[in-house]
Amino acid sequence: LIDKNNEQCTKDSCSSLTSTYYFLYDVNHGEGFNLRRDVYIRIANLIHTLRERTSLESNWILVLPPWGPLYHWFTYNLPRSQLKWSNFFDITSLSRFIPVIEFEDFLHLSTSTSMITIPYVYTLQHFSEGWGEHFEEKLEIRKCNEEAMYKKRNDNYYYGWFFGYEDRVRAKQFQCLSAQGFITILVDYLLKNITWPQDTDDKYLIKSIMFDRAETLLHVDYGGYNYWRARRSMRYATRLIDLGNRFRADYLNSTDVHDRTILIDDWTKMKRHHGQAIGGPYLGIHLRRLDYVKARPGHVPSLEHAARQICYHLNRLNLSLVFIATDTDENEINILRQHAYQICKISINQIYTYRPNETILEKILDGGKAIVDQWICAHARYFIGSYESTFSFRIQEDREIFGFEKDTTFNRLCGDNEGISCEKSTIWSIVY
Ligand SMILES: C[C@@H]1O[C@H](OP(=O)(O)OP(=O)(O)OC[C@H]2O[C@@H](n3cnc4c(=O)[nH]c(N)nc43)[C@H](O)[C@@H]2O)[C@@H](O)[C@H](O)[C@@H]1O
Repeated sequence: LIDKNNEQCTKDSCSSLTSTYYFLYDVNHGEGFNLRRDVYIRIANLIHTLRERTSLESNWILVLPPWGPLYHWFTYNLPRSQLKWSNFFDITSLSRFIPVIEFEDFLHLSTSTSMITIPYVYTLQHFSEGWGEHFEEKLEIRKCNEEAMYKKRNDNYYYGWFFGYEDRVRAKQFQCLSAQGFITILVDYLLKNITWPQDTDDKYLIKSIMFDRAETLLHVDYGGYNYWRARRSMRYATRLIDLGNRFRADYLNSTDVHDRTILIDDWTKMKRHHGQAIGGPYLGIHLRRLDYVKARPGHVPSLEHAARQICYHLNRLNLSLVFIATDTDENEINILRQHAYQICKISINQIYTYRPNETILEKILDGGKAIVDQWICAHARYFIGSYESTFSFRIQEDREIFGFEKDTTFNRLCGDNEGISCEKSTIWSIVY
């Protein structure tokens, strides 16, 4: 018999072949979609390292944290939480880097449909005394800096948010863990400090561990080989790709054959050189507005200055179409269109945005719309992003994967006082 933890069991005892363990994480609730994608890459590398270190005795699987509710997803009449990753990403592709399962499938591992127990839950936090004089990696169980996110109830278990499954998931132990350093510091911690309950009378317990506030720890090798492998594994859900491709073909004269952006299904078999992709005949812009206008004053252009830059680049690149991915509404884009018309006589219908109708939005949700926007920008002949926006960074990475020339990718809109050719974005080149 093989039980749920992949142990070989006779009538009287279980002996571990390779035991299966589940790793869960969550991120600070205020963080946006693409910052969360960045944290996924950190965690995927942690699991990758953990699996390398323990391949003989354990099988570590990542449980994907359900999406939402996210602050920036404003369509309140649509489902906004407990969203599966398969809404947005291709799970088969993710699994080519590390094994992953959806949270819902994790819940089904319990013998009960109403309860599952995670033996250990930690909230990561910074050391309250700060970084100190020298950077050093360290971990220590400490008093929680803020009010504890998981609370003990009368049954001696801890309960908390757990992605909105507050009464369905519980923790046997909860502690705050002050952490400083790279995400893989957790590997040693896990291997040295965690002992798994053997004879447990809790039949809902699954060998698993969860770290909340996972953004506290740093990338282990930002921009390195395994960073890019994890990133390349983040292929989008097919229906989002199809929507983006249809929009490119219908409005922007853009197809993969002409643009030289054909993807191979299995990312592990795909390798592109810079310059192989040429992209569709349009300028791709990521115009981040809303909270960014206040959060990044000085680097976020006024609509007029954005229009000026669009005109400048259209003229320079001999292009006539523009696609704008943006979090702002059509009113602001219309103002930008009017400025662009006044500055360079580009007509209103040469500047496109992706605004799916209600039926499509109901299917793809705000997160899907964001990915379609990114997908279209990723195929542009020339891309200009927004200063320090992770939304723009993910587009730049997709363009590296396609094999665009770097100078068509690492560009950003300049603030009003920065002129038209301000300092570019940092270049993070793909590594194979
Ligand atoms: C102020 C900081 O901003 C950081 O945002 P930043 O890196 O741009 O990027 P994100 O982490 O993706 O968060 C911004 C969110 O705003 C929406 N959004 C922004 N631009 C677009 C767009 O062009 N099209 C569509 N459809 N949606 C857009 C989208 O929901 C996206 O996830 C956050 O990660 C931080 O948590 C923090 O809030």
